Amino acid sequence: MTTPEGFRSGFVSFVGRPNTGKSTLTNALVGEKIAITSSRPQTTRHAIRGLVHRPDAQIILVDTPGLHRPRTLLGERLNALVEETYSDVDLIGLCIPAGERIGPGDRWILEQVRKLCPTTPILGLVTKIDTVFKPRMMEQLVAVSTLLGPDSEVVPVSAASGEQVDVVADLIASLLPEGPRFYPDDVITEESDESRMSELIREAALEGVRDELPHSIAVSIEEVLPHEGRDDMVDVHATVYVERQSQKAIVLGKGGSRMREVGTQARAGIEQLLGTKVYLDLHVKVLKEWQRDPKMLGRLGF
Ligand SMILES: Nc1nc2c(ncn2[C@@H]2O[C@H](COP(=O)(O)OP(=O)(O)OP(=O)(O)O)[C@@H](O)[C@H]2O)c(=O)[nH]1
Repeated sequence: MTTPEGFRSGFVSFVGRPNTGKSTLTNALVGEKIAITSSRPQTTRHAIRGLVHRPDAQIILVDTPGLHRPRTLLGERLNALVEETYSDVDLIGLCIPAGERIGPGDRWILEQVRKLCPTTPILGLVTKIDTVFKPRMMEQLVAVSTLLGPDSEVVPVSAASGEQVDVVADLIASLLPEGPRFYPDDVITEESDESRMSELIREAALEGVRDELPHSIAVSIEEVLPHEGRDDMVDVHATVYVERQSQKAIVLGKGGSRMREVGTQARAGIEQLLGTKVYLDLHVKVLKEWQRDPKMLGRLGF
């Protein structure tokens, strides 16, 4: 396919404090579920790319983990990944929810971004506008403009209701440099099926877990095999790793009831992803301190 005159393309990364709606906005822009979202903060781990194909532009979204001070080896690796990601993006979208005051966390992130990529333009995104009334939204638009400086672009959006998502896409496209189509237009993500499957399982396993840290759960896909005697079905064998026996009990639920729900939810997503019926076989294993073990981190793909 030839690239029309004036076509724009480039890499875009959303940054912001945990839970500010970065993944949800990525999904809304791409229109298919790719990045993991959950009501728990800091669940995004991979630099997942979603693609937005337009007649005039191609937007490549790099969904980075939030910047945070490293506390474990996993934290350090995440930060290294973040730095790498930032160094070659064309636009940064700073996400700040409409209903939350701008605080030291937001300023710290902005400072890091300006240090890591001083010349990259920053677009202010006031997210979750469905949660506030108009006057509060206006107030936040002004506050984010003030934070970013006089020439900055700031736009309000709700990924949940879809309001303004197309405006965000237009604005992002206009801010990208002229460039080629990097990907054919039927591609929506670069992630392998396997890592998308483990994200779906992890997301389901995290849902409703109240007190445990999300970083304590990791999922490994052991095997994907054709189902014996049926050619419209595959068997997916996966292991959910937790760090402590107490976490295992929480993930399993009473008599394994929670795990069955996790399985049902994850299976639906995997069936949609693979376009076939799926038999999902899930096991939960305790692996002490996996976050601090380099060999284990390697095995789980970090
Ligand atoms: N009401 C409302 N909720 C939203 C919106 N966007 C995201 N959320 C919710 O906010 C929570 C966090 O959203 P995520 O997209 O996972 O946030 P994130 O910034 O990617 O979070 P991390 O992965 O922790 O960095 C989830 O419960 C979302 O459902 C929105 O536009 N409106």
